[in-house]
Amino acid sequence: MRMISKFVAPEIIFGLGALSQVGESALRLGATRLFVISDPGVMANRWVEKAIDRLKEAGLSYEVWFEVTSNPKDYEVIEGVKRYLDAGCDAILAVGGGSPIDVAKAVAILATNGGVIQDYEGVNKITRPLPPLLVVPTTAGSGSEVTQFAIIVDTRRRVKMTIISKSLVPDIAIIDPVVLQTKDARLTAATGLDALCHAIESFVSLAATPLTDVNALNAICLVARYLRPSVASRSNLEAKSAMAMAALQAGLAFSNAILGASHAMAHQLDAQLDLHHGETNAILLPYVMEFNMIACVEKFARIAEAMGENVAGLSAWEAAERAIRAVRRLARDLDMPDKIGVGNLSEEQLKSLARNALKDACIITNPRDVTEKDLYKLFAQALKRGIQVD
Ligand SMILES: NC(=O)c1ccc[n+]([C@@H]2O[C@H](COP(=O)([O-])OP(=O)(O)OC[C@H]3O[C@@H](n4cnc5c(N)ncnc54)[C@H](O)[C@@H]3O)[C@@H](O)[C@H]2O)c1
Ligand SMILES: [Fe+2]
Repeated sequence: MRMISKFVAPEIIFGLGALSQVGESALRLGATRLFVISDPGVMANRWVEKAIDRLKEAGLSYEVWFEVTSNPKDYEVIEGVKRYLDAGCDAILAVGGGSPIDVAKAVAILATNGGVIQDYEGVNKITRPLPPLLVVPTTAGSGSEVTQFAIIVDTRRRVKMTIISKSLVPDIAIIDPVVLQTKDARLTAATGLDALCHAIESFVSLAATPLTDVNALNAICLVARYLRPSVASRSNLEAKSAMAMAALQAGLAFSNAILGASHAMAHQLDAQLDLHHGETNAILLPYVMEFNMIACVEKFARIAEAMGENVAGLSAWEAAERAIRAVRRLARDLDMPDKIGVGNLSEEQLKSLARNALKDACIITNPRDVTEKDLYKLFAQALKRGIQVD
């Protein structure tokens, strides 16, 4: 039982057309020259251009940089901070999914704290205040728009570093479901399942509180009801709005309750194989749920209910099994693979994935104690290649 808990969140502006608030929000943060961070996909869909129009209207100057990749790398952060400082900017605007938002956070850290991004891996390593940070999420997945996390690949070690600090919560998150209409079906499915994984892992987390639970459960309900229609139609704004809210609430939940083994493992696979983070979690989540079920069967039963399963008359154990079944069915309906399709991972690579996952900050709040051997088995289950596990 946790006696003391805290809950952090940024100012949140949510709704159809919210992108129009970018200029006014930047002014309120005291910005005069913004460093706008994005990626080529978001640029091509002209969301950056639309945000910049609002900066111009507000009389603000800006510098745009959009060379971020998915699973963003440490060298991109070095390049970003150099450009931020050279351009003489005093605030940052991220327009994009979790990758541009995480790079924006990492650039903000180095801009005022110096050093290299590896110095800040882990919990609470940031000591000086960061430049104002305004974010416009475009994926309805990562939740990074409200979280105290930044996830950056250390390319030398080939691991995803988890950086956690209250300083990383953006100042203002502007969430406009309209921008989700340019995502294709696969990206919509993968990012939506990442949000589901955030909600489920934070709901069963050892650090869950009543405030995180209410957000996590509502996010699960919204994903169960609206992810399928959102994948089915780019123009269904009711479904897009619901998924934007789901990602936001899941983000609020996991920012404060942290995550679990699925994310600790996904971070390793993302970094080693450059897979999309949402797809990796979509595959890992049911295996991790099976492993975790004995730790908190009642909570799993509540997940089943939130997923829309009829659990009347079932024992907690039977209901909990329905939760896993519902997650598997959702992923299957969205054409997600149920195994990670790599053919050439050596035994030593698998062991190293398990070793590194055990060091990830997300493992600490997993509801069931986890050993390196447990993680090895879970990785082996989720990989396409049959691996002999004793
Ligand atoms: N900091 C956190 O709290 C947190 C939480 C979860 C995940 N993450 C990280 O976020 C990253 C994944 O982020 P993501 O899933 O949001 O995807 P992403 O930012 O990596 O983007 C994936 C692709 O989607 C495209 N895209 C983005 N928005 C689009 C739109 N509206 N229309 C068309 N294309 C669009 C991008 O151009 C890119 O090619 C991973 O690195 C993951 O580790 C961070
Ligand atoms: Fe995630």
